[in-house]
Amino acid sequence: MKQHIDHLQAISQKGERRIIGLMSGTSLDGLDVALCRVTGSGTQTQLSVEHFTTVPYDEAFRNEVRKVFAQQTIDFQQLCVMNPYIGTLHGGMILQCLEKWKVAPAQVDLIASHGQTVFHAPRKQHMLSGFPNATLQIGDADHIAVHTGIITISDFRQKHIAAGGEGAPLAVYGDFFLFSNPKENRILLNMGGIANFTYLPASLNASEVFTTDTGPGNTLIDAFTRRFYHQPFDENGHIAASGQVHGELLDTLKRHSFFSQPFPKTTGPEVFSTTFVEQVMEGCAAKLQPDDLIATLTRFTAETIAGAIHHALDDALPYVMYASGGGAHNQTLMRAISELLPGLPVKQLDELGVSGDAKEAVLFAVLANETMAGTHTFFGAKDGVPGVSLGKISFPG
Ligand SMILES: Nc1ncnc2c1ncn2[C@@H]1O[C@H](COP(=O)(O)OP(=O)(O)OP(=O)(O)O)[C@@H](O)[C@H]1O
Ligand SMILES: CC(=O)N[C@H]1[C@@H]2OC[C@@H](O2)[C@@H](O)[C@@H]1O[C@H](C)C(=O)O
Repeated sequence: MKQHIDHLQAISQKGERRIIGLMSGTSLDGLDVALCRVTGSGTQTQLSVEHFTTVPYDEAFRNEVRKVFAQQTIDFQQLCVMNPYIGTLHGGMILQCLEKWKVAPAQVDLIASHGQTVFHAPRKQHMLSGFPNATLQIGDADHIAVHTGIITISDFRQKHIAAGGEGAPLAVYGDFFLFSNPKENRILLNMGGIANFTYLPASLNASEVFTTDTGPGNTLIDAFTRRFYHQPFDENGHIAASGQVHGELLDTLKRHSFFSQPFPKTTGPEVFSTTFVEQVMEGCAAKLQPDDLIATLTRFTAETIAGAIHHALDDALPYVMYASGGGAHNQTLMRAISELLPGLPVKQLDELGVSGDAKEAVLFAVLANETMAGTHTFFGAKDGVPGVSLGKISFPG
């Protein structure tokens, strides 16, 4: 153990660290792998992405995850075996990437692993008296470390909860360190399975930074595109563009209690599920065609994103929005968000030098860098952004 502690200390004292950030999100599309070079820490962080790829999951693996994903009742043995299985799978995927990129594992200082969220249960959602905010990510990092030989930092969400948060959104830390700019107030909108945004004030005052989930990103669009079109997602929003928005269904979807909860708040596919949509549809008079349903779900996603931004931020200030995550490729969704927030310039995050597809993986590399080198950044006493270092350390041997 001592040799590992010494190695860790040497990494913490390096001027530049090479860190692999990993994200496996709620869309279950694949493992995002970003090899980053990082110098400095906190607001002095400088980061460049050397390589990025998404290693796709096959359908058999997705189905294994779905058995324990976002459900109230599961087979506990399945959960137990998936924990080391995903860790080992991710370790193998990293080694494949490194081989392709011609980088030896010994040339990488750290892996930063998010794991796979299987259940997210903030207090406002589970409503169990006396129980805390809770979230569970699996894909144990000891397996990644042993498999790759690289020190791995993981399980970032538990400390966030221990320090008073809901375990998400964590993107806010990396957003603030990498993308704050004194020339403009920025909104960084990420649309994965679930959507969230970070507000970055031009004042650069950490205590004004704000973040929240807004509700569904692609999760409902994906689920019904899979069901009716046997495709993983509505490519570029073409199906939504061909359908008509159903006003009654849209209004009823928007009445979900999540939208009247105070900010900041977090959610997941446990709440925004096919069951939720089916129950709402049962109450609707007309039967919808599949393209009308996809159009309505896309509009629902856009309206709840725009509504959250409108309610949480001061309309009198000027902002520029930078969009990321897979939903930024959905033109129908992006068009609707722009229409709903007139006067707000909407750009792609890529304009700030980091690919919008790589952003979340990069953010975990930033979090691991903070664990190693960070000094304390205080985000004020408000909810949602505790000023703590996150993550647990797994050694390879
Ligand atoms: N060309 C495209 N057109 C429309 N949608 C797309 C396109 N490419 C990707 N997407 C959407 O983006 C999703 C993947 O997004 P992303 O990888 O950001 O999500 P995630 O990281 O799994 O989710 P989360 O951030 O909620 O954990 C796909 O499931 C799909 O819905
Ligand atoms: C519990 C969990 O995995 N939440 C994810 C999910 O996907 C998007 C949104 O909901 C966000 O809150 C979070 O991920 C990103 C990386 C975050 O924490 O910022």
